[in-house]
Amino acid sequence: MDLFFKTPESVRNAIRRRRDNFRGYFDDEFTKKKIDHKRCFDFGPENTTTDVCSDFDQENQWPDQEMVPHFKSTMKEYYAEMRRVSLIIIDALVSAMGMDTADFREAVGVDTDSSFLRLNYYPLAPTDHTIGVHEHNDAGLVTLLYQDQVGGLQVRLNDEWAEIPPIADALVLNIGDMMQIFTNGRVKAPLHRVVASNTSDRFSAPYFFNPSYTSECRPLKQMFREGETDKYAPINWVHFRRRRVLGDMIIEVEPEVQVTDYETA
Ligand SMILES: O=C(O)CCC(=O)C(=O)O
Ligand SMILES: [Fe+2]
Repeated sequence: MDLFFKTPESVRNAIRRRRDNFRGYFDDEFTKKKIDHKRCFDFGPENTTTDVCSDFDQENQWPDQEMVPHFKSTMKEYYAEMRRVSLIIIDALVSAMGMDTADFREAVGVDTDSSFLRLNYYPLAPTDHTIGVHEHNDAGLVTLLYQDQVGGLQVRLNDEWAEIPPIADALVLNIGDMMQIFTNGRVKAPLHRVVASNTSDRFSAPYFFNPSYTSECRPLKQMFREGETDKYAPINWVHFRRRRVLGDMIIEVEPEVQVTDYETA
């Protein structure tokens, strides 16, 4: 990871993400219209077929292998492991809420999931209040996050920012917007951000486990408590994700799409 983000800029520029392919390298993200102090690399499964894919998740763009030896194979191995662990966690969460795990897997379309892995690099910050990633919710189902030992991840709790301190060899589990929709709000996607350090650069790697682009995200009846009704209108996931990413791109002026746009009451 370290090696990739420190390659000459030309190596990274050769694989920049574009409006018609969100996968690749970027360093110009605006979360909530505020520039983030970070560099990123996104990739997903290799075998993207057009019937389950989108017009923006295209071929992975890998860096020049000679500049970053073993990068691609290591990343692909890590991706497969994160996907395996995410499925175990999702099954456990879903059955704890009293829903049949096979039904949930079918509703979210796990066989054609649109998950992806992101590498984040936060260069040394110029001040002690430089924001690495501005406040946001993760959009998908669950996120499994690796963070190094530097710290800076914060979650909004009781109107304050609370630290999520790094724990060696542990991953952070986060709930995303679509999980909130499918469970009719029984689990909530928390607002979080990263304060970049001015004493050390920092790495993190979130794996975003996302629904299939073919599935519609709506509250599932099996998740309802007695007498409960739908708290959210159905969301077309491919539409939601396109709007979220374009909303965060430097060139776009549209506001960033939020789950609250879909609340029914
Ligand atoms: O770097 C981190 O710890 C979290 C990054 C994050 O929230 C994200 O990439 O969505
Ligand atoms: Fe996040």
